Amino acid sequence: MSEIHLEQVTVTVPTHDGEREILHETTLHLVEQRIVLIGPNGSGKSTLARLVNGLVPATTGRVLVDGLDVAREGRDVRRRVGFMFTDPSAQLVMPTAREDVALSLRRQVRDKAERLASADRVLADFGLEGFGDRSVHALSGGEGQLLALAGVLATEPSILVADEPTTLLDLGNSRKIGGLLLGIPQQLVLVTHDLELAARCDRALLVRGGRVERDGIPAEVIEHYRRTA
Ligand SMILES: Nc1ncnc2c1ncn2[C@@H]1O[C@H](COP(=O)(O)OP(=O)(O)OP(=O)(O)O)[C@@H](O)[C@H]1O
Repeated sequence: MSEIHLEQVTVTVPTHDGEREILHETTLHLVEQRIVLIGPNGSGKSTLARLVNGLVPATTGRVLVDGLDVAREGRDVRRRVGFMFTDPSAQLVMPTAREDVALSLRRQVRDKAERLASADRVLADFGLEGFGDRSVHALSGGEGQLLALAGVLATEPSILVADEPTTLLDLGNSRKIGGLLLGIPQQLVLVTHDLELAARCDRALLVRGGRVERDGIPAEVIEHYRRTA
């Protein structure tokens, strides 16, 4: 399993009259397979999740992924850390589904024809058989998120960070994507408001006001969140 270390990390952003702290000094050692971040809107969950691949830089302190410093070895870290957004259109960049997955496979499969054939196999594995020629813009929310997941896992990351990946989905698709995410062999850092999904993770962090207020067994952390929301 991968290891994520946050060492005395703070994040501040500039404001018109100075700066605002959006993550208070935080130290964490994350080694569990499925880690979930829960908490109110605007509490700092996305900020914390995005530190892991450097999408948000630490203002002070450092973030290490498998011993690699995110600030200094960002390229290597980004190869290890896949990222899944709430809205799949944020990460589907090629015209068709097949080409999009093929792009993710470019490091593993050098030959183009072979890569496109592999992409079709990946699509089939994710229940998107026959979707190869479909425009990435003509997919439903659920199909788009399946494609986004297929694409990010095709890059063979050792950690997947997923920021509210089920928020835009209906109940059926939300369960489907949630189930797939919980079943991946990689380490998962999941941000979600879905407390049923959160309950199935191995460790939960409740983030409130830019601080990790509770950290532990999901059932207990969720219970505290429900009582204090
Ligand atoms: N680049 C930025 N500049 C200014 N403020 C920011 C920036 N990024 C985040 N913030 C602020 O930091 C706070 C935490 O944001 P963050 O997106 O981490 O919250 P969140 O817990 O993920 O919220 P939500 O559940 O609504 O997605 C919010 O008040 C947000 O407006």
